[in-house]
Amino acid sequence: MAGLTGHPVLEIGDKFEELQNNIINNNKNKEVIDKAGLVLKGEENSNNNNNNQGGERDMAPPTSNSLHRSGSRPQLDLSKAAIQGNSEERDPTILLPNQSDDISHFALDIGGSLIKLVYFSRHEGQSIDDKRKRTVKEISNGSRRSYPILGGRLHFVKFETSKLNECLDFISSKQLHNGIDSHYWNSESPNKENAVIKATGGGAYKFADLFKERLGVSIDKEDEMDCLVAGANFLLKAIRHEAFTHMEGHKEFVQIDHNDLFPYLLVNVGSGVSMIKVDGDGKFQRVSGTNVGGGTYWGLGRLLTKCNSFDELLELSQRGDNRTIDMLVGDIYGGMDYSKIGLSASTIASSFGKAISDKKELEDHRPEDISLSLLRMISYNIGQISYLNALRFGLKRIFFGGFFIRGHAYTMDTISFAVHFWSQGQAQAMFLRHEGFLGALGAFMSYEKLGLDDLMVHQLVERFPMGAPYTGGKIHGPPLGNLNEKISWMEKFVLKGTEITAPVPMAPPGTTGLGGFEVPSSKGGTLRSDASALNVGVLHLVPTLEVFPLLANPKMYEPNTIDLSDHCELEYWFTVLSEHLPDLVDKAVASEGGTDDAKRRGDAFARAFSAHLARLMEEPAAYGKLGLANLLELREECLREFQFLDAYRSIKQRENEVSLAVLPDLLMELDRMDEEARLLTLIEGVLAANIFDWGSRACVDLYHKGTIIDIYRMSRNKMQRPWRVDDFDLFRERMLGSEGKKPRPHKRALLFVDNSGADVVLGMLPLARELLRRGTEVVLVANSLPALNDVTAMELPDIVAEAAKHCDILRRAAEAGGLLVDAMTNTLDGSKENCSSVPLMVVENGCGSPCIDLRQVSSELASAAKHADLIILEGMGRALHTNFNARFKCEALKLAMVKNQRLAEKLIKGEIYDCVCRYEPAS
Ligand SMILES: CC(C)(COP(=O)(O)O)[C@@H](O)C(=O)NCCC(=O)O
Ligand SMILES: [Mn+2]
Repeated sequence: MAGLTGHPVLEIGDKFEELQNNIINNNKNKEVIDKAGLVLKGEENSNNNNNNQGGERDMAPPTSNSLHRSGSRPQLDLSKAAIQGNSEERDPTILLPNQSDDISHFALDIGGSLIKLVYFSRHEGQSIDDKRKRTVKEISNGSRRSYPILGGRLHFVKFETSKLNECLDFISSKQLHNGIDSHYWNSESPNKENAVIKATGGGAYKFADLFKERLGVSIDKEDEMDCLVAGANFLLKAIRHEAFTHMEGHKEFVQIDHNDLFPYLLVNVGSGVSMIKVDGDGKFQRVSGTNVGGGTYWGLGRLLTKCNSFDELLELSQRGDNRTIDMLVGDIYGGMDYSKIGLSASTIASSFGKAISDKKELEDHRPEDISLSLLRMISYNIGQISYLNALRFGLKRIFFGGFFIRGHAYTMDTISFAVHFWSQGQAQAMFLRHEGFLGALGAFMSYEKLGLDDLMVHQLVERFPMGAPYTGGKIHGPPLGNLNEKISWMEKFVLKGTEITAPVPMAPPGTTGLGGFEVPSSKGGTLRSDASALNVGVLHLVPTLEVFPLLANPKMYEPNTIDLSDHCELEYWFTVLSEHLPDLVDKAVASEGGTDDAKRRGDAFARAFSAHLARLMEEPAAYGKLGLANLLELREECLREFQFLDAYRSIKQRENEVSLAVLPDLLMELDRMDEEARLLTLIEGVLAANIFDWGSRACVDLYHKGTIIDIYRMSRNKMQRPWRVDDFDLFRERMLGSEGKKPRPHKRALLFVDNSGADVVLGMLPLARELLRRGTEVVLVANSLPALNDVTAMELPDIVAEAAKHCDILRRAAEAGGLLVDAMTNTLDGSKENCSSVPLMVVENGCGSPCIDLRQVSSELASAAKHADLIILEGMGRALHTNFNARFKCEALKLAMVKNQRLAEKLIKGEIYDCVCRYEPAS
């Protein structure tokens, strides 16, 4: 029979053909083949037409479907609480409290104009029959892992103080006050009548009676300064992209070294301004302040412009031109600079100075100009006083927070300019993404036994729910109870939010005209009506996440290879993702049976994801530093939010079945080869099979044009060495040695697997088998949650079990690793010799994305990594989009086929379908 490629090896293609021919003659086979979907083209069409609605569900593997997981890493672990075993142990296992429902908790900062509410929710994890549990036990060598007390989500919402009732309604409909479980949160208040909530800000005093009356809770008043500092310290230590600079419309996140955080100056710009020198946790001194703050802007602004809200006033400033009202150096010096003392003609000499000399009355001035002039006056003043105080105490860093800033680009630029100007570039203003929530967060942290302050940056994952692009944390109406309400909300808001659902043409960051007199332009023509959209997400607290211990330099590690701060790059990837959306929605809807409900959810998903894309187009750094991996993960999260738990479920299963059917022949062919030819064939196999990728536009087109066999044939044809990046000879030497010298085999290899079907079954499993044969323990590392057609850790044991039916090496290793409990009787050679075998194991990686950020992996992966001396990263997402430049403490092999023309050009100066085989010794 002719091989697939004319290559001397591998005749799997013939097997495919044989199977296909059998369809015609053999009914039994027909069923298998149809189900396995050899001819995908036809099947896809039928899916799109929703002809096989029931079938989609029926074919679903029971495991992934039975998972009750809402969308995020946190779902990995959250368990009941109680110290288990000896509490004197260094790291005792602490299970979470023994409640069956969500536990909620909240704290408030009730300011003069806004109420900021931080609340916590925790969903109990479902007990899942996870076949990998034994594996995990094996890997961690029986040592128990420790769980900090807290695991759940922190939500940030805000209300206008004048609408206090909305806030009370929100608390009451979410039952936040009833979630204050006294025995857990406050041991001194044993029953609900004595429930106490923490609050700061003047309203904590003013509205205490109202809270008692409406909710039956007492307010425990926390000191405002204490809260501000506690909140700021927590954010700066625990959130990776919390602080940023903002100069001339350009936002840049600042990596804060936790060990070098103190001292700093915290400037909280509320109605008034406080300047606090912070020396440590709970160590601070209010060193200065100014009465000219947010209240001044709003108060004077209202009187002068008749604006109805702070946001309206801010919005006016966007269209203002302060030259008409401010007196400039040039006005005094006949259009000249006063260069002797370093003042340009455009410098403001006197805010509102022109108002004295002009004959104009208030009505003769444009409200827009007044607002801008006022904003510049107050912002410069705050910036200047802050800098002088920093200078006074020798402080390098100044962080600005408080609701005056409201993520408003121009305000931040103005403050930054003042700090830069007066310090002659020596000091830098920094801003905080959660600027308005410092106090509320601090109040929240003042509950005892929360354990929040112990959380590390890698244990927090920020997620942006569907409403984030529209509301930025502001509550409109009652909270959403269920999925249906969510969808309706989305449908309703689509109308309201049209200006951001349509992708906004990108312009390179504009200048705000600081130092000059151009009108502010950094936010484009108009500001959204909700100018205070802060885009703070929901913070997921996940105590089980860890930094991957084999990263050579975790502090310097940057997962993303593609820098989306490059404008062209950003535009390109946004277009790719937008264009892929209809196909993804089709798959998602089909995976849920194509019902009307599924279609409605599909629509809502598409809208929500498009809204995120549009928001990020408008402001790429809105959700923190943006990389391609974040976008791909956001898409998966969005699917999960609309309860598409596994959009490619049936496709994955079909491809697994087909691939498993041809695996025995592949293994036989491999076994006929000598070691060297086998190793090359195995690596070729991994690269060739990586083509089965439903996330790549090019590959999806291939799927529509041909059968798996066509694709596979094309792929193998491409396999001739040298590959575009080809370190195979180095790897072969490490594995097989040279000049007759046999190197020592690896002790343990971590194989980060990628796609289902041929990719894992015909690519990675045979490679795993080779390593096992050489005496290397193998840990298959797979996703915790589905993403595209990636195989998950839950699905792998069944696949391995199926493969093991045809292979003694895999069988024995899987048994040794606890993947197969019952010794199998129907093995190929029937041998049951009890030779000791190195284990094959499966661990979950802690993510639900096609990429992987190795700063946040599951504790079981971290644990498995401790003994590993080889890492194999496979696929575009894990080896190219992320980790291409990552360096490890042990050897690493990065294998991928590049299934995107642009990436091929950029990254490896090659073409689509070129391959990468990068081998790196330990760093
Ligand atoms: C989502 C993916 C990273 C998955 O690739 P994989 O990791 O499975 O090799 C990849 O399909 C991708 O980058 N897709 C978008 C680009 C495109 O459609 O060309
Ligand atoms: Mn993949």
